[in-house]
Amino acid sequence: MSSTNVDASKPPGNKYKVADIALIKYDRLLQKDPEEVARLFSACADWGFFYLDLRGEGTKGYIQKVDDLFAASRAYFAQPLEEKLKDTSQDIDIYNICGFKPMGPQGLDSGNMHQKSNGSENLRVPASLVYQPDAPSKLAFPVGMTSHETEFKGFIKESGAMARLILENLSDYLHLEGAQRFEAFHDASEPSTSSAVVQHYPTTNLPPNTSIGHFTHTDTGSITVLFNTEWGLQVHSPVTSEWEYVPPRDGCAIINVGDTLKFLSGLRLRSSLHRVVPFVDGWSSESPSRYACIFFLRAADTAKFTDADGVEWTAAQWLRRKFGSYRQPHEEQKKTTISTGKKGFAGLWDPESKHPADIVV
Ligand SMILES: O=C(O)CCC(=O)C(=O)O
Ligand SMILES: [Fe+2]
Repeated sequence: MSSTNVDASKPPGNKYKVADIALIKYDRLLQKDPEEVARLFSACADWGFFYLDLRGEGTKGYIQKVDDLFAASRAYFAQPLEEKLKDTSQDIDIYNICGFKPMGPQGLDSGNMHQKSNGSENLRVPASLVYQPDAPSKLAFPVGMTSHETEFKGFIKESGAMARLILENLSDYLHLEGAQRFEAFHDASEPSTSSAVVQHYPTTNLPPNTSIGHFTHTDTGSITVLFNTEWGLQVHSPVTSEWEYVPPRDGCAIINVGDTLKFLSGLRLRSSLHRVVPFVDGWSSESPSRYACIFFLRAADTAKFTDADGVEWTAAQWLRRKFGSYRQPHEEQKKTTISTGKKGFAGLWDPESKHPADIVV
């Protein structure tokens, strides 16, 4: 099953809380339709999450690329761990900007449950391999993905263009000019940690002390373009303060706003807290795994912004701080707002307590 033939209008049993996020039409954003741009702004301000409807003629090729990438990911992650570890770049200065990251204690990140490690493995390809192909760099395209380099790079290019179109429309809506426009902080020719990631969430054979899913976090960067194959993504609702599902939807990307854009917008846009939980009841029976293909648009490394406490950061500093926090035990993470945006709140998943999102309504 791919992301693009899942229909969220038919949730398993119709009994789970689904986040009431907007559906924004990509074609109308391309045309800068004022009503759609206003809806886009509200979606980013209210939830920081929305579906981007890509079911037009012009995006057929892109959707095909996403499906190809899912197929490539399945093959990639099915390799033995030793093979995948050959793509791990241990020597890279900024955490996790390129290559394979294992799950469990070896991957270093804390998980979505108390005292557990993170349950997803991923492969990250920096956008700089597309935008600055000739720049001297220690980064190289992962060997285990070589036969899918064209699709991967195409995904980076087209997702990057979509994310920038969203920034452009938001800048227009806010009447931002020149260097203040959001796109100005995201010049593709500047070094950044923008990257594409394929992610695998197995439900069996996890390393010891590892929980299925993804830890609770807000995204570091500006715009995330996400496709996934199964239910499991939950957003912490700004309306109800409960966890609500954001299921995959046929022909649509899930878009969310990250911390950098929230800060660049003077807190007008929301960087919503989210996580992935093992909603295995709703996962397709033919696959015991969940997959995600993601593009993270992040500001240029040197772009500056001020956080909610009035402290100035560059985008590169913010990423290091954030990725460092994800590696801390939950008790430590709770002492600051870095990981989740909320002090004292780790948002851990507790399978013993009936979670609001899992209560029949
Ligand atoms: O797998 C998903 O649906 C979401 C993953 C995610 O939030 C992330 O990698 O930042
Ligand atoms: Fe995320």
